[in-house]
Amino acid sequence: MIELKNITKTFHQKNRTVTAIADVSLTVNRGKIFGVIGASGAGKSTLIRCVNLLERPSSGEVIVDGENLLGMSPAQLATARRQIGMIFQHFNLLSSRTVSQNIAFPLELANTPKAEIKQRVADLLALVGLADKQHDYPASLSGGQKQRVAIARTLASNPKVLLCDEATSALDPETTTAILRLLKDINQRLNITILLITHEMNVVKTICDEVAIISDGKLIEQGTVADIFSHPQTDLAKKFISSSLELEIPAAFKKRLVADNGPGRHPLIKLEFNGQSVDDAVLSETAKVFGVDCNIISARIEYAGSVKFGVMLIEAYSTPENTAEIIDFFERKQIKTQLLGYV
Ligand SMILES: Nc1ncnc2c1ncn2[C@@H]1O[C@H](COP(=O)(O)OP(=O)(O)OP(=O)(O)O)[C@@H](O)[C@H]1O
Repeated sequence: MIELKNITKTFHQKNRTVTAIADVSLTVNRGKIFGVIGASGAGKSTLIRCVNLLERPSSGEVIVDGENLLGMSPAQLATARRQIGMIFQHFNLLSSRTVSQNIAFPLELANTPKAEIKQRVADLLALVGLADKQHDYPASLSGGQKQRVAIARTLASNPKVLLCDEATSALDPETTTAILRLLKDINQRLNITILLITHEMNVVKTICDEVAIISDGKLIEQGTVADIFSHPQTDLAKKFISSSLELEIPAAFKKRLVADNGPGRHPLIKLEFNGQSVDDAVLSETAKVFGVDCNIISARIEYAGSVKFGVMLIEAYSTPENTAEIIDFFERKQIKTQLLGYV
């Protein structure tokens, strides 16, 4: 549905040239949700804006639903863009228009008959769960409600593709989950292909089928979400996966945690599992092989597609000698292991 071929985008400022995107190629298959993740300044916004030519690439090809956008006349491009919806971090609603009027706006621009607009707006309000807010103005809505209006407005033109530019970055975690659920629902019910950019692995993990990692304008790794979570290749991919696996040390343990071992103390160890290591019964093996029992302090196991991954804090009842042995054992099992201290 979307094919970017060797896209490069350079910006020219007074006496310097910034290469925001360098020779990026990617394919988003029909009906899929594809995420591009990267740190601030990596080139995410520039990349997604190249898909509907809000930014014109300096070189390369942009093909959406089989049509080469860069070869189009302005009139052809305007028609093609109606097939490509976009939502933004800050919603971009018209403040002087009510919820219904915002949603109706693209239909009015397309000279849709009034009765049809009315029906379509009612259907879209129901789809995004905002029927009771139809006469309200954006200023009185929460962030999540504003994004629902923006989603309904962009769906009004029946797009085949939805571009999401950090669509949940201004929202709290609970609202983020609700909006992500809505996007997945739209993807599945309406078969709309979604390309999103984000700096949060949580977003990727929650709804994407495939992911590409962007750094300094280049795609450094891409694959299915399951593949990336089970076999991350680059340090950046590993870092993003870790960042979505935060686990707090419980307060009672944090208070007792010290850097040095001593009588009556045990190591507190953090274990990070990925797709390669999560199915091994490592704790019972540790008990059998080393005679070391482990107490699970806190744990979180999640799924990315069919891949199970997670993080666990354990207190190991080990001696100073076999502490090093069990850490080595965990590492050999592909578990990222960190000795946090002693409790
Ligand atoms: N209009 C512009 N003129 C000059 N440089 C630009 C322009 N737009 C982006 N850049 C530069 O291109 C690079 C990529 O920026 P971009 O906004 O695409 O990154 P990003 O990954 O979306 O970052 P963020 O998450 O902070 O928005 C940056 O170095 C930025 O300064």
